[in-house]
Amino acid sequence: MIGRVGDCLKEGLPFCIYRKPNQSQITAVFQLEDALHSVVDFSEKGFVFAPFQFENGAVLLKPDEIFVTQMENSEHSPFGEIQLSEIGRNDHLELIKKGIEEINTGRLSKVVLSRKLEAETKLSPPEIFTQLLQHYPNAFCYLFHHPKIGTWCGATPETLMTIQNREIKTMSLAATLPFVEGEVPQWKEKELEEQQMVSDYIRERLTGLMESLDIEEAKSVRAGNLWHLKSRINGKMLPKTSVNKIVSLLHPTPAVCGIPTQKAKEFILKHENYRRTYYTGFLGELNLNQATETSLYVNLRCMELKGQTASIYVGGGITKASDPEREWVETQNKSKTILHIL
Ligand SMILES: C=C(O[C@@H]1C=C(C(=O)O)C=C[C@H]1O)C(=O)O
Repeated sequence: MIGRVGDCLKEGLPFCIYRKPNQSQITAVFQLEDALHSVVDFSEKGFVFAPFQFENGAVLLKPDEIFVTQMENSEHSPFGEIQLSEIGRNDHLELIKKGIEEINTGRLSKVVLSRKLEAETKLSPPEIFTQLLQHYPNAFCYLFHHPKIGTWCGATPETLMTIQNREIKTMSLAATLPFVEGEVPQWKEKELEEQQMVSDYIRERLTGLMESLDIEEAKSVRAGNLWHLKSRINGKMLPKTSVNKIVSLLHPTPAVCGIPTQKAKEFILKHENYRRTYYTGFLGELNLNQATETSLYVNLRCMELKGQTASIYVGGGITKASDPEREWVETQNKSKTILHIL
């Protein structure tokens, strides 16, 4: 299957190859022509790749051929230390300060601010994907290609939603600390509050569309070299509730945008020093196996590949309690998820 993926990259044919969190099954969806199709109302069947600015349209890969295989377990060596570049530090610190100023005016309570960094790699996209699979077993790992969109890959810890029949599972994921072997993360008020804001937002958005909704207590979860706080959210949709409605209400969550959503989004578009495109968008299966089964993941810990250059995207949630220097270090730590692989 990996060989076929290499051929598609050479021939410019669209595909996505992926593995869901904690599973050994790898799936590849191939579209046999290079047309750019779009999602209209989420009743379609295929693989969706949506940008942060969802209003710009989400790409739909038509599932002309689907292949499934089991992952081979191979030995992988632990990561060594990597040298991080300080390029972009001042711009990012300025951006964070602007975000905090905006929060202090009372117009925003949270905003997620991000940046892009570049690295060179000698690995091919399929080799990078194979490395991601081996190193990040509890992430959604993928490699996506469309000749009219580009080549993206990543290992994301965040589920936007999975739906089977009317049962919906989502999560509230926020707050970051570095993983240290043998130590339990010590969360402070700032982080607990930041994660609670995401849970409250999801509850508010979904109430009225659900027969039931249960938000679990936040727990520490590991994502590579990092810890996050995560609450699992389970619900049952009312019969009249559509996937389209849920997606438009949840995306972009305050885990990747902010509160209130529209004002945070305007701030991001005005002040970030680049365009996010597909970073903090979402991707995944749409009615692929069964007509009522969907699983979508938030596009985090990801990169865009162009020749030997990888553009890596990283961000973090800013609240009134944020410290610019610590936020910079957090994006540096997040970049390691990808840099370790390259
Ligand atoms: C925005 C990112 O991650 C999000 C922001 C987090 C934070 O602010 O601590 C944690 C997990 C994600 O919800 C990213 O990885 O780029």
